[in-house]
Amino acid sequence: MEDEEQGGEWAPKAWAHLSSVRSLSPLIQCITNFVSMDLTANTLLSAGASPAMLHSSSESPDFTPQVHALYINVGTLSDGWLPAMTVAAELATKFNKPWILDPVAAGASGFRLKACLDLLSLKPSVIRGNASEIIALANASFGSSTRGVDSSHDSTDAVESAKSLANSSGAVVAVSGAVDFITDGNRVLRARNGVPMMQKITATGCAVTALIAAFVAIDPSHALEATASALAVFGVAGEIGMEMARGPASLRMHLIDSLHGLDQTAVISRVKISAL
Ligand SMILES: Nc1ncnc2c1ncn2[C@@H]1O[C@H](COP(=O)(O)OP(=O)(O)OP(=O)(O)O)[C@@H](O)[C@H]1O
Ligand SMILES: Cc1ncsc1CCO
Ligand SMILES: [Mg+2]
Repeated sequence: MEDEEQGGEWAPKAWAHLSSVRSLSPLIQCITNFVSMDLTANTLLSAGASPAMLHSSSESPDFTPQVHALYINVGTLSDGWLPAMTVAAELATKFNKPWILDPVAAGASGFRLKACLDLLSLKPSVIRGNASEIIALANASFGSSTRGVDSSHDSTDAVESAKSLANSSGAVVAVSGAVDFITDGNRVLRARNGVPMMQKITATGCAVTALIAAFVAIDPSHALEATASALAVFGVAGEIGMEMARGPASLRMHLIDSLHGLDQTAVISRVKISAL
């Protein structure tokens, strides 16, 4: 099984996606949380994309129509930021730009859950969350299954929730974890790259969602495949980074360096994507 996953048809696709991001340098508007801004912008830059952390609803009418994709992350949601997210998502939809949602801690409170459900009605192309977030959104429930921003479930627990959320929202849904699952409600792909230490760096999830936005920006008609490629490529950067790291702080640095330096041989030999 392992051998079947390595290489195959998916690894060249992942390399083609990364190569397109590097050559086209898509412009990604990021409305993301305060914790993740630095890692998110550096992840996009090291992959070859162009991040812009612009969030004012006063400038989105001028700016959002020019971007290649929009990324919205509700991690440090406040009353003031929610209208800005709504305005940008509406503009993205109006101007036919893909937009990607990271529903951080969707089940932590009624306010956050309602905000995420309202954003879902604005038709994101992709939703990427950890297992607890995807379960909370699929059940539209908050409280019991959620403990802050970290997942209290394995990603395998959330595959059915991801499928039902994909069907109800029309979005591609990705659940991250030891194994990443990606579904359009019908097909399910899994990506098995990365290292457990990535969970010990805050905002790696937020950063990989931004990377998904960049990959979908250059292949918007294949959001399922682009999302799987982004998750696998980020995981490969984590694996190579871990060979040099001494802990979470140095992994953060080496992950960014590794993403920047990824070559065709590493991607082709390491990417592990398969259909479930
Ligand atoms: N046990 C693991 N083994 C390998 N990779 C992992 C593991 N856990 C998480 N990852 C990877 O780490 C990245 C972040 O996923 P995670 O599920 O931790 O996101 P998250 O909970 O939303 O994180 P955050 O909220 O801090 O941004 C993904 O690329 C995922 O594939
Ligand atoms: C720790 C934390 N709190 C709100 S957002 C965030 C970053 C990881 O999601
Ligand atoms: Mg998260």
